[in-house]
Amino acid sequence: MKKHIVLLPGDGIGPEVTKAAKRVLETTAEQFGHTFTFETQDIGGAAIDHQGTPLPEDTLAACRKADGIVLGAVGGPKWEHLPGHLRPEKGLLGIRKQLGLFANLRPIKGFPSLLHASPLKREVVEGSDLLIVRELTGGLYFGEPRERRNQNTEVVDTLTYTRAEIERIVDQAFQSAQLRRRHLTSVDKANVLESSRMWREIVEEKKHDYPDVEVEHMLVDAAAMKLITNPTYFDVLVTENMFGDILSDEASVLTGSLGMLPSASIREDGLGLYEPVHGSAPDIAGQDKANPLAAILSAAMMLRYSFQMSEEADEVEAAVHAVLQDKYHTADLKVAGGIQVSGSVLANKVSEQMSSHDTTENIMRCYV
Ligand SMILES: NC(=O)C1=CN([C@@H]2O[C@H](COP(=O)(O)OP(=O)(O)OC[C@H]3O[C@@H](n4cnc5c(N)ncnc54)[C@H](O)[C@@H]3O)[C@@H](O)[C@H]2O)C=CC1
Ligand SMILES: CC(C)CC(=O)C(=O)O
Repeated sequence: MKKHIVLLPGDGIGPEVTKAAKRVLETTAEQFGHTFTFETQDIGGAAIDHQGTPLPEDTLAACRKADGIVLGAVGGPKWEHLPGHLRPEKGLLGIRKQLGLFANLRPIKGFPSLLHASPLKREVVEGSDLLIVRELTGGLYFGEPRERRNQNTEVVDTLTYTRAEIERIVDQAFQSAQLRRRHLTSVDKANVLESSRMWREIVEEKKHDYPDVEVEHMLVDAAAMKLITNPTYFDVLVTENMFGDILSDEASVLTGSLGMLPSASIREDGLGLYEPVHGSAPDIAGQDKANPLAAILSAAMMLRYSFQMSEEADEVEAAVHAVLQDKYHTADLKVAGGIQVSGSVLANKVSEQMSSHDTTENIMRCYV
């Protein structure tokens, strides 16, 4: 099969982890007889530096024509002084919005060899396997007005959702739950926010279309607590944009590192932007320390969802599993008796593992 992939490396560790994902995709193509072509485009701070805008028209045009998109990360101290509309983060928010990528799927499932890498007790973490379905193109990150008022003595951000925006993400979450353990937790702040009350009403309406899914509502503060005290309680969580952003970074603790969490930002027709959950990590950028596995696992999600290549995705995930079993890891993961390597060496290990055809069980599959 022929597939054209746009790479958006972005800033900080973004280029390092995107290179790792590309390497693994090249190995996949070789191994399975596919032709993957790659095109690199600017986004974020790199795009500001090169083209004066965080989201150039050429980048958008290339993404619209692509079969799949892999993004690294955006942002960093170099651009922090810029006004909000010119920040690198606007590039990522803009591409999600412009491409209509309303559903961000964030699977959180620890690899068995990393059970001790979490600061949480093994008996708490063991068996956790959840999927956060985060609404991605509405809510506080996009609402208008957003401004300083009255001589800088007042500030406003706006949380807006349309009924249709809530309905489509709730449908996505019910459908994801149907493919998993059929338990859906809708997370909101309905004791305070009007938007959450509408969210709850819509979940209540929609549940009649999915009678096989058990659904409940949970306030976000309680969900934050339960995620680290009883994570195995959860199957699928659905929530609005900012709550999902925060809860998923918290949930990364279950896997041992933020550098382990992949994600897919998708829309109905199958186009997807595949992005690690982490940011540009300026504290370790340029040192070859970044854990590339979140980006590699995001590429595996692209194979599975956008390209319908589940065997290929299984192969990548199994190779990651095998490399971790062999105790290779980057510095972010605390593995007793482990072999600490650089990010590029870890990516090479995954690639070599795939080429060796010595695959083990697939344990990271995310049903979308
Ligand atoms: N999707 C994106 O592009 C995102 C971008 N950002 C941006 O990233 C910049 C830095 O934000 P932070 O709050 O520091 O969040 P961050 O996610 O970049 O880093 C948080 C911590 O996790 C570590 N970390 C992250 N990814 C890692 C990896 N792959 N391997 C090893 N360690 C890793 C970092 O070293 C840091 O200590 C900001 O400009 C922020 O706006 C933040 C989150 C998401
Ligand atoms: C625009 C991004 C930096 C927001 C974010 O943190 C994320 O979506 O992961």
